[in-house]
Amino acid sequence: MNDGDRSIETSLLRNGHYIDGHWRGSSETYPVYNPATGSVVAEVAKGGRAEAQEAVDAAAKAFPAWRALTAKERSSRMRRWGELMLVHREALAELLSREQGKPLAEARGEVAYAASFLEWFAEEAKRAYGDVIPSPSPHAKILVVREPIGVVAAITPWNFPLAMITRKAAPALAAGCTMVLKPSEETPLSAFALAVLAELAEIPAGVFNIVSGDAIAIGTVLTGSSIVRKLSFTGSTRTGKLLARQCSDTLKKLSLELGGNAPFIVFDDADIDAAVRGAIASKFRNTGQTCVCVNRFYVQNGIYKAFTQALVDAVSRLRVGDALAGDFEQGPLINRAALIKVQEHVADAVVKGARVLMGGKPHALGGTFFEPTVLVDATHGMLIAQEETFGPVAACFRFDSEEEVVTAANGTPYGLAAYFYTRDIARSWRVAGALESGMVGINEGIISTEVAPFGGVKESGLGREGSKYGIDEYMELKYLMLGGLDG
Ligand SMILES: NC(=O)C1=CN([C@@H]2O[C@H](COP(=O)(O)OP(=O)(O)OC[C@H]3O[C@@H](n4cnc5c(N)ncnc54)[C@H](O)[C@@H]3O)[C@@H](O)[C@H]2O)C=CC1
Ligand SMILES: O=C(O)[C@H](O)CS(=O)(=O)O
Repeated sequence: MNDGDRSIETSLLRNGHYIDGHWRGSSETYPVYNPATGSVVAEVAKGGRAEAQEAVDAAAKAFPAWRALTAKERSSRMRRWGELMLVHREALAELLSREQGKPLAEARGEVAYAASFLEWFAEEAKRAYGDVIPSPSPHAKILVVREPIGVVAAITPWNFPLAMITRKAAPALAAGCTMVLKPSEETPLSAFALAVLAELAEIPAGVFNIVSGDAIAIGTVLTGSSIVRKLSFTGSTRTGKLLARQCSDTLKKLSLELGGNAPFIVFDDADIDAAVRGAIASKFRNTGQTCVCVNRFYVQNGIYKAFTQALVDAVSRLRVGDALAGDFEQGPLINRAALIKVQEHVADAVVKGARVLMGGKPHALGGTFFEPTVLVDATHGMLIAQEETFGPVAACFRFDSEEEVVTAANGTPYGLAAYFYTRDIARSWRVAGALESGMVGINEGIISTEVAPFGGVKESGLGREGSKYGIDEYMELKYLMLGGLDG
């Protein structure tokens, strides 16, 4: 472990694959960087096809015994896993910030959020009920049972290195499935730490496996194997479409949590202070690197000046820095490509008529830090109106009528999250119903919780994660007709 090891508990540190309950290396390694400092946090085993196949075989071998456990037994081990995450919250948060860059307060929040999925689905495991259907025949009974789909592949992004994993592993294991996970190569260390805690929670060998390294090679095995019956993916829409195509030959069940381009609508009658609080929470969380971050602020003309000025005042109070060097609200972008994309969106907007009220360029800290930015006079021909920025840039558009803004808000291929602020109850129902989005925040800027169905429509994905609906993604219905009975 490089990068000036501090208080991270070495017991959580691994840098290789976790397959069939064993840690193992590969002939090559790849570096994991601290995005705030550019230093190498660790060298990690670079796995490929062979390791992926071994992991699939291990998951298949472990499946019968895991599904045969009672739901109560699976539940108690999953609950213990979540409890252990909270016991090690500080060490997990520090490791997460070190490899992903988010402020420590947010990293601590993510540990709790990730653990909440294990707590939630430990309970859902015991409620995977079936049905008894009134039979049309006096000689037969009709039953419906829910069964685990089998071996599940999960591929997850770097922006929530723990929560995006448990949001898949928890319902999968609760259902009785086993899993092969490929975490992002930007942030594998948090995933490995999760496996250390799974072992302590007595999750049996082969139930939860991790391989990282050559994403394309590993993905080819996971999407091509007929043993893998389900792929759960969180990441960009581009990658999601590619993986879905790769799964088509074996007709896998798919859960896809993809990109977004969230609109945030502020009507004239909104509580401006509340709207600004919601704007900061939603836009600048994880330095703008979440799929549910606002990408477009639509502000009704009557309050445009008041809202944008209040937004600038609030953004100016955001402190930027290295999560492990102080108390900051904004960290670095994950890598140089992310910084270049944010710069491209700002430059394109300015060329097409936007004005920069604050920020607008790489931060004086250097590296991949970018100034928290507010743009006004944004218009729909700009890249920022159609593409996901994934950075700390608030682009403000004007609008006149409700009809105009709903049309604009729906005018992208995405439909993950949308937000609006109004005091008008009738308008709340009208606009919530008209928005093409899987999730809508009404006078709220943070809407993610394990108890509600997270997911999008259009090109933001398929399926839902969390809530009472989430376990269905990992189960199949089986219908039984029990005949030969006395009428
Ligand atoms: N809807 C949601 O819940 C979320 C969506 N996202 C989206 O993900 C993007 C940012 O995350 P990234 O990690 O950059 O996305 P990405 O799509 O580049 O990578 C996501 C995962 O897919 C893997 N991957 C990429 N290409 C692959 C291939 N050809 N075969 C197999 N695996 C492959 C990566 O290694 C990583 O583990 C943004 O677009 C964001 O909106 C991120 C988090 C949550
Ligand atoms: O990766 C993401 O963007 C997450 O899905 C957002 S959230 O669930 O943490 O809000």
